[in-house]
Amino acid sequence: MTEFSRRLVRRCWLSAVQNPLQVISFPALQLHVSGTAMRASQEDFENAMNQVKLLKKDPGNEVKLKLYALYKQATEGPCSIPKPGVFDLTNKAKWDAWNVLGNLPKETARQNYVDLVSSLTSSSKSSSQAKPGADRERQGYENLVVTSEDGITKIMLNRPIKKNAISTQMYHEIMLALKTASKDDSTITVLTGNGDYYCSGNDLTNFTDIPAGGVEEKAKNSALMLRDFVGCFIDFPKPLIAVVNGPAVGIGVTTLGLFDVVYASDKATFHTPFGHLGLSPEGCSSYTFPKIMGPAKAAEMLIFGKKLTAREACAQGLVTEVFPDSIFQKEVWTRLKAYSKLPPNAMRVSKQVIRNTEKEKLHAVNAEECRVLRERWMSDECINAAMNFLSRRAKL
Ligand SMILES: CCCCCCCCCCC/C=C/C(=O)SCCNC(=O)CCNC(=O)[C@H](O)C(C)(C)COP(=O)(O)OP(=O)(O)OC[C@H]1O[C@@H](n2cnc3c(N)ncnc32)[C@H](O)[C@@H]1OP(=O)(O)O
Repeated sequence: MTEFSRRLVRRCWLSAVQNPLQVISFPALQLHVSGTAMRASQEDFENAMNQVKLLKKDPGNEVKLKLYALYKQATEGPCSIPKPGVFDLTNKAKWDAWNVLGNLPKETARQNYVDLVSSLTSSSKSSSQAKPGADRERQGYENLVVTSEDGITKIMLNRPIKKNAISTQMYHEIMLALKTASKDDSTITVLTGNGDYYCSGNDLTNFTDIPAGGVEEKAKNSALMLRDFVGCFIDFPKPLIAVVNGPAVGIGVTTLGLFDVVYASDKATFHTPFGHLGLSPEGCSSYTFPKIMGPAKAAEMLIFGKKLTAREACAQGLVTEVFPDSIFQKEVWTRLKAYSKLPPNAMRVSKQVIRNTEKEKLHAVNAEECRVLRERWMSDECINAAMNFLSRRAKL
């Protein structure tokens, strides 16, 4: 076990003691894919796992333990790991839930898992269907507000008290929203933030939600998730516009190189503090930023973490146009409504002509960035920076 793993385990143990069941989070339930699940209904099983991540309501610890246990039984068989100590409350609860399944066959466990998820999703669907205005405002997202109007699908990050930091669940919600928008009848798609921030980047508490398989498994799964996430931006087929209403950090900045147009309030700033966090660039920025602003300016941002004002970002080509904050929303939406009335096929084809020659390269860059990051996440530099942020917060 590396020093990094030891520190994370210690941290998880501490939070388990302080808050016994809170650490059994949705994503943690999903992060143990061992590749041993059955062939027959593997797809159903994987779909069910994805649906769990998108549940609108926390189903409660009892159900989460049941899901966890069925998942482990379905993928690994009967519980054969040592019983955790009496003070390790969370892991003991998980162990008990798994162990009680005895010799239940893997196939039955998998079926029970799918049935349980299905009962959870059907009850959440019936409550969302009852909501008025569900046709205009797409329900089913915990941390996004997705609306379609005037030919524009607007995906709004909606976690303002956390400055729209992107949690694991949110990565999945954004991917789903983009995939849905790519097929709906809107002509353009907009990403924006609710509140004073556009996005404060990756939610740093992602570093504390370590599954039983350990930090290596978390890093592996996070790299796969990040690759899919960025892939959705690379492959998005319609004009994609960022309405940057306030400061942007980390992945909120790097993905901007994959948008077609970026409008910014003059209150926005653009910060990629990867050096400070022991990280390396993602979102294809290692390729798009040097191309957009030249290698030296890109290095100042991506290696040294230089924060740009909106006007600087515009001068360097990352931002299309800056508006005074007082008129930002009005001006931008008036313009977007006019654009949305242009012939949709022409817009789509033009985007493809502009972007398609680069797609293969972008996917290769994305894969390499994720490979490097997977190593970075397990480095002392990175874990120390994340823990510093989280412990500063805890003292407040
Ligand atoms: C083991 C491997 C796991 C890896 C998992 C990785 C998954 C994919 C990774 C993709 C790669 C992405 C990389 C990045 O995005 S790097 C950038 C990360 N972001 C940051 O470093 C920003 C951190 N936040 C801040 O510096 C400040 O909060 C900020 C400047 C944004 C705002 O400061 P301000 O003083 O105005 O406000 P507060 O700090 O009081 O914030 C209000 C509350 O919001 C919480 N917050 C803000 N940002 C984040 C964040 N990024 N993650 C988690 N929480 C965040 C903040 O803690 C406050 O919460 P509380 O009121 O509860 O304390």
